[in-house]
Order: sequence, then structure tokens, then C-alpha cells
Amino acid sequence: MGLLVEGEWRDQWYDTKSHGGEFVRESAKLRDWITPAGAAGPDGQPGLAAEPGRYHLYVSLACPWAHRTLIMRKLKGLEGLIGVSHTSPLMLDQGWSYRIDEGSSGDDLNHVDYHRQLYTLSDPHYTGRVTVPALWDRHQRRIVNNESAEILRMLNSAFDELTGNRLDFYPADLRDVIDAVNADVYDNINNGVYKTGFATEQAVYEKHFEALFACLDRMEARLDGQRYLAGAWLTEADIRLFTTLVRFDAVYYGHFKCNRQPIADFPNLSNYLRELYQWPGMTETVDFDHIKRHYYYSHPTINPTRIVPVGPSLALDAPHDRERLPGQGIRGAD
Ligand SMILES: N[C@@H](CCC(=O)N[C@@H](CS)C(=O)NCC(=O)O)C(=O)O
Repeated sequence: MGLLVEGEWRDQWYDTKSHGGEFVRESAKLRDWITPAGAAGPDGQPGLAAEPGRYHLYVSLACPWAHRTLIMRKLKGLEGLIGVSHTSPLMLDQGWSYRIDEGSSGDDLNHVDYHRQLYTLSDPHYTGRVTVPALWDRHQRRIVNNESAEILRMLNSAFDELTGNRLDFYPADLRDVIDAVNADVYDNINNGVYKTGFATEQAVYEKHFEALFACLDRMEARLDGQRYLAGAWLTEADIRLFTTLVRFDAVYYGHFKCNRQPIADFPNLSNYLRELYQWPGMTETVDFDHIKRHYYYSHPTINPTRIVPVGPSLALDAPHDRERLPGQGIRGAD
């Protein structure tokens, strides 16, 4: 694993030392925005037009951030308009790779061997982390955006005229509640598992462990009285929590030492997880082989033997009890 400095690859692990044992996530750097006709993005970002076949998603099936974008692509009916290539689950000294013999789809579009080459094709002097997901523009031959939260928003609305799919995962009247839940879940759960698992000081680990489980307790309580995080409608907030929950018992509980209790022991979170897992289209976006092989094999500082555990058995297909709460599905589905 490593990063690019002025276009040169440096194989190095996260620097927690200079942050007192903390893992500090670098902000995504490529932030252009796709809109229906190429107008600027919501905060004035440079805009590009939504066109069929123009964009391509580069993902890892193991990665929770990339997984969000795959779910949105699926539920918004974008599979025919936006292609996908996935990396091998093994992120080794050259970073994410497109080696077919290690489980990648290969890269039929740019024919690169390593994900970092997409970054240097975009900008030969790129400096920063080389992350998935990355949204590629075939016209300009560059990555236009590498921030999953923003890719979700674009896929939610920019292509609606082309697909006729009006499902809305970020309805205007629910934005305040979605934004508030997202902020809490991002900091303490989505990124919280990483801050817990990558900590290199005991006190730092314990601080993030406490914050993680306090937030899981908040979400457990929230889901006692309402079907989804923003109420009766399923929104992007649920997709964003789902990709962490579905990895939790298989990976974060053991590998990242997030082991106060598994999700299976939270009555509401576990039933909610099963409902989402069984949502039409969702199950096929989840690849436990990639998920487990990635984490246990690619973090030698945490798991030097690279043994991938066989368990646990998860029973995500078992019935859930969420019909006891009123649910309206996804806004715009009628
Ligand atoms: N802010 C980014 C984070 C993406 C991210 O960190 N992806 C991980 C995989 S789960 C990655 O590619 N890490 C490689 C690295 O940090 O060098 C997003 O949400 O899109």
C-alpha cells in the first residue's frame, strides 16, 4: 500500500506516528461534478454533462466507500449507462491492482495493471492517496471525482432524464435529518471502525472504540421507533450505514478489534441489516470473499500471518421483523 508524490509511487503505510497514534483520513482531492447538462455542481464545482456510456466506475468490491456507489448505480438503474471495473481484493505493495488472477475484473477500458496508473493518467504529477471508488470520464480521460459521498449524490439525480428512474435517496424535505445522521455515522461508524482498527496507541484505540459503540447504541435506539434512519423512507443515510454494518461481524469485529458485541447482538440493527441485505438488488452487491480477503490479507501490520478466518456464519437471509414499523420504501417509487 502506498501513495503518489508528484506522480511517483511510494510504498508506505499510514503515518499514525505524527498524529499521536491516530489514523487520519486524507480528504478526497478530485471533486468535479456531473449534472444533467453539465452545469456547475451544488457548491460551484466544475460540471460535466450526464451522458450514456461516458462515465466508468472503478471500485473494489471489498471497500465500504466504493460499495455505496455500486448500490446507488444498481438501485438507480444505471448499469447500462455507467460501466464498472473492480480491483483484486488484495491491496499489496503496488496498491489496488487489476490482476485477473487475483480476482479483479481487469480493466478493459484503460488496460492499466494498477489503480494508481488511472491517477497518473489523469494527472502525471498527482500527489495523494490512491483510493477507490474513482469515477472516470472517457471523454476527458481522467478521474472526475473520487469522493464516494459526492458520487452517490450525482448518481441519485444527474442521470434521471436518461433513465427515467425518479427514485430519490436525498429528498429535499429530509435533507436536514439525513445530513445530521450522515455526519454522526460517518465520523463514528463508517470512519470510526477504521480509526479504531488502525490506531497504534492503546488510548486512541479505546477512545474510538467507545465512540463507535456509543454511536451504534444511538442508531439502535433510533431504529426502535422508525423503520429507516430518516424515518419511513429509505434514503442514502441507510445505504451509507449498510456498507459498514454488513462488514462488521465478518471483519471489523475481529480484524479491527471492534468487539464489544457483534451487530448480530443488537436486535434492531441486526433486523435492519437483514432487511437492507434482502432489498431487491442489494444482495448481489455484497461479496464476502472480496471483503474478507481484502482486509485480512492487505493489512500486514494488523494481521501478519494473512490467515483469512473461515467464520462467522451470518444468516443475513433469515427473516427480519421490520414490517412491525411503517415503511414507505424509496421516495418516488410510486
Ligand atoms: N473519501 C473516500 C475514501 C475512500 C477510501 O479510503 N477507500 C479505501 C478503500 S476502502 C482506499 O482506497 N484506500 C487506499 C489508501 O488509503 O491508500 C471516499 O469515501 O470515496
